[in-house]
Amino acid sequence: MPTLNDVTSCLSSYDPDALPVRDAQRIIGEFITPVDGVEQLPLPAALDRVLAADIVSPISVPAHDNSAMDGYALRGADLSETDPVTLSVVGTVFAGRPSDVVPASGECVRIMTGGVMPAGCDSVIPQELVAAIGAGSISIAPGAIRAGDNRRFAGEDLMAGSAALRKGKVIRPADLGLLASLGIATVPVARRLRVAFFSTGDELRSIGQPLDAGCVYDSNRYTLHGMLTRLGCDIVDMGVVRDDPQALEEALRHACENVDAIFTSGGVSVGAADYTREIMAKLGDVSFWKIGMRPGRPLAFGRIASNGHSAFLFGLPGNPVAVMVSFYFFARDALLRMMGADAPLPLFKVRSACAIRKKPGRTEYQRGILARGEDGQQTVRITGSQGSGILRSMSEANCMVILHDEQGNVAAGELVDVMPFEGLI
Ligand SMILES: Nc1nc2c(c(=O)[nH]1)N[C@H]1C(S)=C(S)[C@@H](COP(=O)(O)OP(=O)(O)OC[C@H]3O[C@@H](n4cnc5c(N)ncnc54)[C@H](O)[C@@H]3O)O[C@H]1N2
Ligand code: MOO
Repeated sequence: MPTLNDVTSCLSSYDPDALPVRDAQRIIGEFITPVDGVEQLPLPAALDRVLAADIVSPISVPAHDNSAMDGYALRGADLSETDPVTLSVVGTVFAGRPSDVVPASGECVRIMTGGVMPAGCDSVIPQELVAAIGAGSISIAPGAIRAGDNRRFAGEDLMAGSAALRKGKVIRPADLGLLASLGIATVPVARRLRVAFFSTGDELRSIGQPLDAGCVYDSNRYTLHGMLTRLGCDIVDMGVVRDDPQALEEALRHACENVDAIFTSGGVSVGAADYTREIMAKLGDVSFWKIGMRPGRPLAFGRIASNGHSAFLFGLPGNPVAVMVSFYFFARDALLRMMGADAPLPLFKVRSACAIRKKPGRTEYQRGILARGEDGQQTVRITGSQGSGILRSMSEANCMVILHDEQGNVAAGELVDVMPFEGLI
């Protein structure tokens, strides 16, 4: 396992107090190692899990050439571009019930969608394109279809022996269907990550407690609960830990001995009452960064150890929007990498409906609403105040607007990079 120093010494310039986002992402990516552990799961239970081995197709799908339409299977050589054609109907093929009938030239077979193509036939005319259906024959107008139309080839979806799914893929509904189409009942997936999280700060109150003067309810544990659950982690919510060296050390040691990764929120900036940094540094190889971004400037990252166990540590900033932004742009990929997955999110270029103020020299993650304008084009607008304590800006948003390091003010109508929060299910 590399140390943080091994990783950061590879960067041409490394300044923990002014670290560009891409460097922080690179350091985290190189420091994180995948966890061991694979479980074999029945197909339905494998949804959203990370495939732990390549899947090679044991059969061809479809197994036989078959019809894409309900209609009549025929020999393409019988078709004419200039004259009507009449064919005798010599049999019927239903899906799942292949027929031994071999139509001769001038003959055809009634066939249902998915029916195995009779020997010698290479084309299907859909029943609605047949010019006339007589007793025991059909007539086809010139040029109604071309030879080869509406025939699905054996193996056109997957060939036996070909790679069906690659290790590291997050299994989506389409993959479940694909595996089922191969007759595969169980698949190997990476074991779930165990992740603990707690909040720090003496001003925090948990839901159900009275809100004393100057205090706030702890919301970060709930956003973390949501984000970690959606990533498929087994989570351990350790509540609020007092800003007290002994309580923090006990919490971190306990977490370290039981989980793969630990998330804390708060206490990573420079406040006088914060012991978090001191205890994190005492327990392991942890760096404290000021990242050139907003929100989410302070971040503690590394690995801590206790009694022979170690866990990756993400000390996220306390501000509620900063917690989420740091999670999305650093922790998400790191956790997926621990599971052996590589699932980068797509960025889209969209026109900004409004002007946006932005200082060059840092990355800004603004919260946006993507919508279709009256002209039918997608545009994005920013959700009101972008303060890093304003969680409403996140809740109202349906995307992140990513304004890169070098970018300055954005004019209305200019293209900006956007990352939607949700995709198709
Ligand atoms: N002199 C400086 N002050 C600050 C700096 C700095 O560089 N120099 N950085 C600012 C930035 S940026 C951030 S972000 C915050 C992060 O500080 P901490 O990680 O130490 O977080 P706290 O001070 O504990 O809390 C900040 C803020 O967030 C509220 N909070 C904390 N935890 C929760 C929670 N679980 N649920 C809801 N709200 C929470 C807390 O009450 C504070 O208002 O530091 C800036 N200051
Ligand atoms: O970066 Mo802090 O996260 O601006 O609030």
